[in-house]
Amino acid sequence: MTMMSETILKAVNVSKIYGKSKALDKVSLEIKRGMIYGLIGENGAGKSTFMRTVMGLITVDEGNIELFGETGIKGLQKGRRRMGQSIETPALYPDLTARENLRVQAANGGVSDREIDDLLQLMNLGHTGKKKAKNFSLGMRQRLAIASTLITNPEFLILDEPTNGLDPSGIVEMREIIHRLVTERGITVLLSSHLLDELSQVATHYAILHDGQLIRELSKEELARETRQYIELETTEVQKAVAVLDELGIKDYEVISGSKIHIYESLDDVSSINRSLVLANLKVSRIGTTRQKLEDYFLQLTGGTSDA
Ligand SMILES: Nc1ncnc2c1ncn2[C@@H]1O[C@H](COP(=O)(O)OP(=O)(O)OP(=O)(O)O)[C@@H](O)[C@H]1O
Repeated sequence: MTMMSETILKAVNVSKIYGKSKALDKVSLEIKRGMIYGLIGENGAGKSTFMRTVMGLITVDEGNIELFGETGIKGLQKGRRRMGQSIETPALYPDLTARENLRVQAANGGVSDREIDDLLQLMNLGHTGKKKAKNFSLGMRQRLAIASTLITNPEFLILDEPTNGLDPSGIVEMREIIHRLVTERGITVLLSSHLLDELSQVATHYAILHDGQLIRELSKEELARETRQYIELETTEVQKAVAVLDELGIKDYEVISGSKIHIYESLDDVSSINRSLVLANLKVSRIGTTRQKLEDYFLQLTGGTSDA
């Protein structure tokens, strides 16, 4: 088995019901080692509930969870020891520095000062020196919280809305740090956001949650492809149109349906492509460039307005 194919988390038909409402409705997903898996959904979609079931903070009503290939009460207990999380924020001591906070967290773990220094560096907290946690910015506090979960050396980290409330530079910094967790420490990450945009540059895989249901799972490449700018061509004669595109030397296109083609290159040449098609006696019912913003794409998937 190669590293990348090892399944870290597998959820099958996980449901959680509160009264009459289904916070989670048969959610199935699989996270493999090395993935940065982004759970996207507006407030109330079920992101936190899902993360809590994985952490064992709440029980599932239906379905099954497997961690590191193990399931059942004992198996999951074992698996959860290999995880870290930011759902339940660890107690940060306001009057202690970042280093002192980590020392306290590490007190019963036999963690060396060297390791604590490494963690501070990793989390961009190496420069905080004598500054007390109570004087930290939100981003610094969040990074310190993540640092303290890393003390136990988790292989799998769950981060609930790690970019929530951060300013743009804080968001960029958090993204860089999450990348580092994966590249430098080999940690697999599950994280959530109510904004697809916020995770768009960090996650390798996405799952869109809506009303407790997982409505779409897609890779970074698929997302890029689906939200990329393209020329949309509608014609009843797709075969002929393909021949014309080939003749024009256009290679990056996709036949979407019997009447629709998406062209991902030559975006500035719409009128000359149109001319060639017409010259070949094709009926073009529509041709034009489309660009979908990530949030529009998200709204289209979830079908409506978002309160995000
Ligand atoms: N303990 C609870 N009791 C009753 N209903 C709950 C409970 N926890 C969550 N819910 C409901 O379950 C649904 C999913 O909530 P959840 O917190 O998982 O959403 P979320 O996607 O994480 O949103 P947010 O970003 O607001 O945390 C919501 O309708 C919420 O009201």
